Amino acid sequence: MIAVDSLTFQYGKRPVLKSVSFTVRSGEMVALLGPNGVGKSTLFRCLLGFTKHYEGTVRIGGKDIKRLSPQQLAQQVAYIPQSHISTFSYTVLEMVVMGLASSIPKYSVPDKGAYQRALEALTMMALEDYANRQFNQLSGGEQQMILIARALAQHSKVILMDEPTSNLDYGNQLRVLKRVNALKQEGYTIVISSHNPQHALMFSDRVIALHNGRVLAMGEPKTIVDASLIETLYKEPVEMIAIGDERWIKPSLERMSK
Ligand SMILES: Nc1ncnc2c1ncn2[C@@H]1O[C@H](COP(=O)(O)OP(=O)(O)OP(=O)(O)O)[C@@H](O)[C@H]1O
Repeated sequence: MIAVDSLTFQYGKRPVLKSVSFTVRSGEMVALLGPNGVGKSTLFRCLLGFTKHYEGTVRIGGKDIKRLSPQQLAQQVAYIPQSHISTFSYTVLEMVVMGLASSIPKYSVPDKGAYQRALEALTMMALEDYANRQFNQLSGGEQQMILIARALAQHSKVILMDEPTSNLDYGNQLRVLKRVNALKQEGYTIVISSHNPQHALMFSDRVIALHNGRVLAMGEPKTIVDASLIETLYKEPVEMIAIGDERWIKPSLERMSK
């Protein structure tokens, strides 16, 4: 579904992504791990066609995204940003309708059908009661759920999520992840960047670990996520603990840097 081949990108003279290659199969959930500033959001910007000054190729659904119009790309890929700062006061329903922009002809206003689709997406997330609330008055967790509904309304089969749980409390993190997991069961292809490798262990089919602009490791979480990988990525010692069939990452407090 997604095929990235030798993707190389730099901001000015500063290289960020260095010959990054990977594929994501249809219906797969892939977690993107890597420390602050490694280039996760930059990779998403390339996948979304926001930046085109890269070397290598990005194919989505078999097509080079440089050959797709922004509308065609948006029909394939929905994006859920880290956080959404809305200066204007929109209702939740209006925010979700904005996700449909790619399917609304240029210079036209959304019709009744668009509002209907938006309401259906809110209903799928059991968020229909929020439709008339002001988006910028909602909590971070509620906003994140609405942004997922907006991605659903877009009817794109690929969803890119940039640290969707970063500002959320523990309960909301789990609720968002459970919802993301349900989307995977429904057949969506999901790439989710995360600062919590435990989430990757629990929820993803595969992990891509970025380090110094390159893919350091890629594979099933149970195979590649170990203490050595976590220590290389995050520069703090950890131990892996087995609880039943599950593996948990435990900070190694006595070995931690002061
Ligand atoms: N517009 C820009 N101009 C110049 N440098 C940039 C720009 N955006 C990001 N960078 C730099 O590129 C590198 C990668 O940034 P990016 O936001 O992709 O990292 P990230 O892995 O998403 O980080 P985080 O986990 O902190 O969100 C960083 O060093 C950042 O400072």
